[in-house]
Amino acid sequence: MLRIQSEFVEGFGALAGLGPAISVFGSARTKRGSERYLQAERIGELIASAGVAVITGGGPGAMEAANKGAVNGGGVSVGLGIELPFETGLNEWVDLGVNFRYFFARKTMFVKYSQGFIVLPGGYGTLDELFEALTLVQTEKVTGFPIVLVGTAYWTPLLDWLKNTVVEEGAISPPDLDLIRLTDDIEEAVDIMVNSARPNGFVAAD
Ligand SMILES: C/C(=C\CNc1ncnc2c1ncn2[C@@H]1O[C@H](COP(=O)(O)O)[C@@H](O)[C@H]1O)CO
Repeated sequence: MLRIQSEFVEGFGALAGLGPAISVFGSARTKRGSERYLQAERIGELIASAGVAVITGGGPGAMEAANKGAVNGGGVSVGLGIELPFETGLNEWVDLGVNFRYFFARKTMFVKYSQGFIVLPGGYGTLDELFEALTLVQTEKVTGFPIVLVGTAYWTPLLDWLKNTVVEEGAISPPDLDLIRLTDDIEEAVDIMVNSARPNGFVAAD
C-alpha cells in the first residue's frame, strides 16, 4: 500500500514542473534503424522543436527512438519506466526518468502530464495504453485529449473491426470512432497535438 502511494507521490513530484508534453507510444521491439524507428525519432524531434516535452515508457524500440528525437530536437526527454521480470532499464536518451512497479500508477502519469497521445504500431502494451486513453476520453474523464494513430496500413484493420463489429454490436457508438485520428503524416500528427486545446494535466489540483 505504501509502495503504491509512494509511486504516485514520486511521479507527481518528478513531473510537476514539466510544462506541456506529449506522450509517444509504440512497440518495444521496433528495430533501430527501421522505418518505424526513424518515424518515432522524427516525431520526438518535431515535438521537441515545438517546445513541448516528449514522454515515453522509457524502454527500447519506439520509446527509445522518440526519446532520442527529443534530445536531438533540444527538448525535454522523459521516460516513465516499468519494472519488468526481464529488466531492460531506461533507455540512454531519457533525461528525466521515473521508474514504476505498477502499470496503473505509471498510466496515470502519462495521461495527467501529457496533452495527447501519439501511437505508433505496437503490441499488447501499446494497445493497452491506447484503449485506456480512449476509455478516459469516451467517458469524459479526460477532455480535449487528441489520440493520433500513425501508420494507416497497421491500424486500418483494427479501425475496420471497431466500425464493422464493435459499432454494429452496439458496444460503442459511431461518434466514438471519431475519438481516434489516423495518419501517415507525422508532421500532421504532431500539429494536431501541439495545437490541442488542453494545456497540461487533467486533474485540477495535485
Ligand atoms: C519487450 C522488451 C522490453 C520491454 N521493456 C519495456 N520498457 C518500458 N515500457 C514497456 C516495455 N515493454 C512494454 N512497455 C510498455 O508498453 C508499450 C510497448 O508495448 P508493446 O507490447 O511492445 O507494444 C510501451 O509504450 C510501454 O509503455 C524487449 O524487447
